[in-house]
Formats: sequence, structure tokens, C-alpha cells
Amino acid sequence: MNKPPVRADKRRAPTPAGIVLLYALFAAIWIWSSDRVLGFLFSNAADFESASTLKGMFFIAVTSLLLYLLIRRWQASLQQALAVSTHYRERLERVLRGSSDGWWDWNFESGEAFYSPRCWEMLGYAPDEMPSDTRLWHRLMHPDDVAAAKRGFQDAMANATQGFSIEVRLRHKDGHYVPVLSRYMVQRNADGAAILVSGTNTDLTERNRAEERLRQAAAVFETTREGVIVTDGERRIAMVNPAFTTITGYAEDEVKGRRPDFLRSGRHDNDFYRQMWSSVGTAGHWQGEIWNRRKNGEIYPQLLSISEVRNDAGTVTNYVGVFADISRLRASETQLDFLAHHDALTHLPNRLLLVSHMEHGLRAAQRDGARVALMMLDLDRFKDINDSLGHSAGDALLKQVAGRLSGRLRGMDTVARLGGDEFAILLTQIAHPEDAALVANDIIASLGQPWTLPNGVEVRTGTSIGISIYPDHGTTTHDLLQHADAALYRAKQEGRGCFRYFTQNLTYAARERIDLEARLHRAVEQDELRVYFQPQVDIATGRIVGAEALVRWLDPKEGLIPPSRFIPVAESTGLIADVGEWVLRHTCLQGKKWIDAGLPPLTLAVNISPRQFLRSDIGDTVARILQETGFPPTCLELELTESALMEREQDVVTLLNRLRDIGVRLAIDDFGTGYSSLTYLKRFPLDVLKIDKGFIDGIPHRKDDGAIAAAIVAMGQTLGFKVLAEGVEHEGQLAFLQSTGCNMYQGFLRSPPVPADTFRELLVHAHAPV
Ligand SMILES: Nc1nc2c(ncn2[C@@H]2O[C@@H]3COP(=O)(O)O[C@H]4[C@@H](O)[C@H](n5cnc6c(=O)[nH]c(N)nc65)O[C@@H]4COP(=O)(O)O[C@H]3[C@H]2O)c(=O)[nH]1
Repeated sequence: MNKPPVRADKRRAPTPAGIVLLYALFAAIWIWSSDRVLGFLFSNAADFESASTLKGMFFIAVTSLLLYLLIRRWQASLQQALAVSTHYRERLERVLRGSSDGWWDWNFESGEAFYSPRCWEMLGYAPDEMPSDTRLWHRLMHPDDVAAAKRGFQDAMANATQGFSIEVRLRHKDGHYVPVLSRYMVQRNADGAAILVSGTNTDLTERNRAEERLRQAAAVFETTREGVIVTDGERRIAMVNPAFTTITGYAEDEVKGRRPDFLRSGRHDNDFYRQMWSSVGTAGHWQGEIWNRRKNGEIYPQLLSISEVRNDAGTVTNYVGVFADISRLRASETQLDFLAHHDALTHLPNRLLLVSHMEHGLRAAQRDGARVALMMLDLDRFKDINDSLGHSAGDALLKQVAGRLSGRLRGMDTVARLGGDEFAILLTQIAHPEDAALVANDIIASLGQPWTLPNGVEVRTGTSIGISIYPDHGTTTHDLLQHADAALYRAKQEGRGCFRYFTQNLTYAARERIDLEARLHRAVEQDELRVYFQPQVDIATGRIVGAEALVRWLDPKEGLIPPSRFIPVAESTGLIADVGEWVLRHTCLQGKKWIDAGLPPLTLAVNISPRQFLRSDIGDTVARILQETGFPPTCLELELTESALMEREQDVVTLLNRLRDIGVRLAIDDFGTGYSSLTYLKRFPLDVLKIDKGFIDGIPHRKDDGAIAAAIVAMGQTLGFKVLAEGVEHEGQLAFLQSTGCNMYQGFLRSPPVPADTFRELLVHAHAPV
């Protein structure tokens, strides 16, 4: 910074009047006193004259020297004052230039006006382009600002104010208006009259722009739907916007000064946050989805971006977090996803989702060796209902149909609406192709029931169903859909209200099965079942020592139906429990009758199906029936299959022990066809081994069968079991069995299964050994 020039001589400079007075005084004294001295010294006139001339010359020399000194001193002080003034003027100019303000003054006495170059520069003019004219401003000023500017100026002039400032718009050279802050002061003379006005002009363009930007930023901050958190460099919340409060439920006062950690949901681990802040630290920002918690405890997803703010020195001064609550977005995405995969009316899966479920189901079935059924159905007379009652009635009906269909199925199955009145049902993991027919029949019955529409009108419709089975009718979704559709077409052609498989054979088989099931229910209720008895003969004595009870079904229309036809149906439908109990009760009743009639004591063997054995409480059932009928437990033998015993080994041991405790005998049926392991023979408390008919058939021609039968006999006896051979038809077989030491046999050689009365006769005739 330049220092102002220091004044060397601080004494006051003499005034011109002082100098003149000093000079006059000196000259008067000199003339008066020198003339007297010369008169005293020289009496001679010539000498006096010469001395006077010299004295005059001396006076001129002294006064000239004096004048010189005075002028030099005056000149020095003038230069000093000029230097000081120049210094201050330059300093002022520098300040004004630095402040980018222009300055000006108007001198009322001289009528001159001065404008600094900056005054013109801010309006786009070169300094010499404009005249120095005090009236120029009115021409450049925006017309709307002129009145206020005049008023302000007049006030200032009238001494209402010393200084004055006003914002006006001045026209730029290119035509636009520049906002300018004009500040000025009025200088007055001793009489108070204004002699000079000087002031500065500040270009407000940048300031206005910055203010505008701030205003806009503040408006965005206040009104944006995104939540904004501003923290200091220590991540303590400095301010939040209203949207933050709306989204989180926290008011600004509640969060100020806190770290935003309290908003965490607990869904992310510490690693997540570490990575997030490390990204902010390295890249300056982070953006991603994050789960946070509202004040009410609700966890919600937000899209968050965090940026750091650094000062000029590079220090982080703030972090700004901007987030959007995307829970609605997520919900709409879910909704969109739902709509893309579901039918809007019934909310059932659409074709797309059905196909996806099918693909999944087929893969699982392939892995597990199971079957999958695809059923397609449409409503009979739906078009009539729609046309006559209107679309809203049709829609209401479709919704109800969807409800009934869904209600009938297991959670793992899929009901889909393919469009119009067309629905599809996917049954996964079915055991038999015919199982689909049972469901189809139920659906036909269910959809055949009357429907009550919202307007109270009752309508009836029915359905036809086409069925295709994986892998029987196709292994791809495309084939199965096409084949189910073809089957549906045939079902409709063949009379509606029915189902059809893609192949005719399956349709027949399924229909028969369903028919059989319905009739079997009735058969149990209406006593159409019969128990036949097949004698079991002691090989050593030839005496009948027991009988196997075998169920028969005496159908009023079809006559006698063998168990091989209806036992599998009873097993797959669960009806076997009723059938089994019925056979057990009638066998015990019959046995008790024979005992009461004085016939020799017999062991009556009853078949227990694996399902009956494992599902119902067989121990209680047996005990109850023995109690009810009075048949001695020791005379009852239960025939179990190998497969039933192998299913749940530990439960089976408990169950067999319970039966043993009751006192009944236990036989293993069809021995040799299954696992036939020594281990389980030792573990299970059994009494009798029944050699499967398959081994007896080959005797005596097939050596292997004979050897197996002989081995079973030997093994059974070693373990302390009685051994009985099934299906003995020839003497040769009997002789062979006799040679092995087999204990008993049953078979057509002695008698087929016969009704109770016939068996009684057999017993009576066989009183004596044959
Ligand atoms: N070819 C030939 N066959 C002979 C001979 N001796 C006996 N059979 C037949 O062999 C089957 C023996 O019954 P199973 O092995 O227990 O096999 C039975 C049994 O598994 C099942 N069953 C029969 N009645 C019942 C019952 O009340 N409950 C259960 N759960 N299953 C039963 O049905 C199967 C078939 O029974 P059925 O048709 O009565 O057939 C009976 C019987 O008629 C013979 O010398 N030659």
C-alpha cells in the first residue's frame, strides 16, 4: 500500500498578504533608516548619491533573495499538497475499481458532470462514447423507475436527506436493463445551497442473480417432496426441510444436532454403512437404496443420495442428504408385477404365470417321478348370461367361479383365468392320472350349483373340462396346454358338463374309477360287501386250522366284484379305513358265531392294507372290535404287507407291539416280494410268514422258485415263525412244500375263497383228516 507523502515542513505557509506586508514593512524601514544612516555618514552630496545607489542595489539583492526563498517554499508546499491529493484520489479510484463500482459527480456551480469509466462499462459503453451530461440518466433509466428516482433526488436536494440510495434499471447498450444501485451525497456551501452531488453506481446483476438463485434454492428446499438433511462436517444435523418431517415424522427441533444414525432400520449391517461413507469420502457422493425407520417405527425404502460440501481449503464443511420415499414406488412395482401376472377381474394368475408355474411343476415332477395334471375348463352358456344380464353380471359370475375353484384346490395347485370364461387348473404332484378326474368331477358338481348374482338374480351354468397329464400326454407346457384344450373341445362335443382326458383310454379308466368310488361309498353303507373265507390247511395233518378272510363286493347290477378292482380305489380315496373296519368286524362276528356253534377253533386272518395300518389307529380299532364281537384275540391274525412294515420302522415296531399286547397274531403277507430282510424279521414281533403265490406257481418246474420257497421256510422256522404257502394249486406243489417242512398252505387245491356258509360245510366235512 502506498503511503501518503509526508509533509516535510509542518510550519504554516505564509499568506500572500503577509508576504506583501512583510515586504512593505522591510522596504519602509530600510529606506527610512538607510537614508538617515547615509545622511549621517556622508555630508558630501556626491558621496551620498553614490552610497544611495549602492544601498538601492543592496536592497534589490536582499529582497530578490527573500522573494526567491518565499516562492520556493510556496512551490514546495503546493507540490506537497498536490501529491497528497493525487495519492488520495488514486486510492479512491483503486477502491472503487476494486469494488467494481462506478463513481460520478455533478458540479452545480460549473454545470459539469463527471463519470468514471466503470459507470459506462457496466452499461456496455466505452468511456468516450457518452457525453458528460447530467440529464443523460433520465434517458437511460427504465421509465417505471424515473418517478421514484426524481423524488429521491429532489428529497436529497431539499436537504431531506444527506445521502441517498436507490435501485434503478439503466438501459444497456444492447437494449436490456441493468439493475444499478445508485448512492450519492449532496455537498452544500456555507449558505446550504447544493453545489456538488457525488456518488457511486453498483451493478446489481450478479447480486440479483445470486439472490435469485438463493430464493430458488430456498423454495426448492422448502417445497420439494424429497427429504433433505444438511449436516455439519461432523455429520450432526444442521437443518432439515419440511419434506423430511413429512416422510420421517420427526420435526426439525427433534433432530437438530443429532447424527442421522437414529433413522437406521436395522436391515443393513455395519459393513453397508462403512462402504457408503467410504464412497462419500472417496467419490464425494453416494447414491443407493436404503431402508430407514420412521418415527412411528415403520420401516420403509428410500432412494438416498449423499454429497459432501467442501470449502475453498478443501475441508468438508457439510454433508447433504437428499432422499425420496420409494415405498409407494415399491408398492406400485409390486402392483404392476401383480397385474402383469394376474387377471385384473378375478385376481387369479393369468396365462403367463400359469405357464411359469407349469414349468416349475414339470421340473419338480420330473425330479420326483410324479405326475402333473393340467385341466382346462370353460363355462357352459356363459355367453347367454353375459348377453342377457349384462357384462357386470358376467363379471360377477366370473369372480364367483374363481372363488369356488380356488376354494376346491390345495395351496400347491394353481387356478388361472386364461381369458373370457376360460380357466385352467394345474395340479402338481398327483399320484395317478385318475386323481385329476376326481378333482374334475368335484369342480363340475360345484360349478353346476346355482349362482346368486349381486342383483339377486339366480343363474345356472355348468362346465366342461379337458385334462392332459404330464408325462403321459406331453412333457412341455406347450403340448400340455394344447392337449388339454383339445380334450376340452371333445368334452364339449360329447355333451358338456363332463371331463375328457386327452386320450380316450384314460377317460374311461378315470370315469370308471370315479364311478366305482361313488358306488363303493354306497356299498359300505348299504351292506353290499361280503366276506369270503379261504381255508388254511395244516400240511402235516391236512386239517383246516384257519381261514383268510377276503372281501367281495356284491354289486346289485354288476354282480361279484373282485377286490383287485376296488381295493386300490378304496386305498387312494381313503375309503379303505371304512372297508377294512367293516371286514374286520364281520370276520370277528362270523368267527364268534362259529365258536358259539361249537366248530373247532380256527385262526381267522384279515388283510390290513398299508394305508389302514399306518393312518388309522389300528390298535384301538382292533381292540374295540374284539371287545364288541367277543371274538378271542388269539384267534385273530392280521396280515400285513412288507411295504407297510417298511414305511415308518420305529412307529411300526410300537404298533406291532401294541397289537401283540392285545393278543392277536401277526402275519406277513406276500413274503419274498419286497425287502424280505432278515433284519426286520428279527425286529418285528411276527408269528407267520406267508410265501407269495408267485414262488409257489413255479414249483416244481422252476428250480429257483423252489429254492427260494425252501429258503423262506428254513429261515422262518429258524426265527421261530410258522410258514404258510399261498396259492397252492397242485399236489406237486404241496408235496414239495411238505418236503421243506412248510407248516401250512392255502390255495385252490383245497378250496377257493368261499362264502361263510360254504366254508362252514367245508369245515364240517373236513372234520376228519383228509
Ligand atoms: N390263482 C390263484 N389265486 C389264489 C389261490 N388261492 C388264493 N388265491 C387268491 O389269492 C389272493 C390271496 O389274497 P392276498 O394275497 O391277501 O391278496 C388279496 C388282498 O391283498 C386284497 N384283499 C382281499 N380282501 C381284502 C380285505 O378285506 N382287505 C384288504 N386290505 N385287502 C384285501 O386283495 C387281494 C386279492 O384278493 P382275492 O382276489 O380274493 O385273491 C385272493 C385269493 O382268491 C390259488 O390257488 N390260485
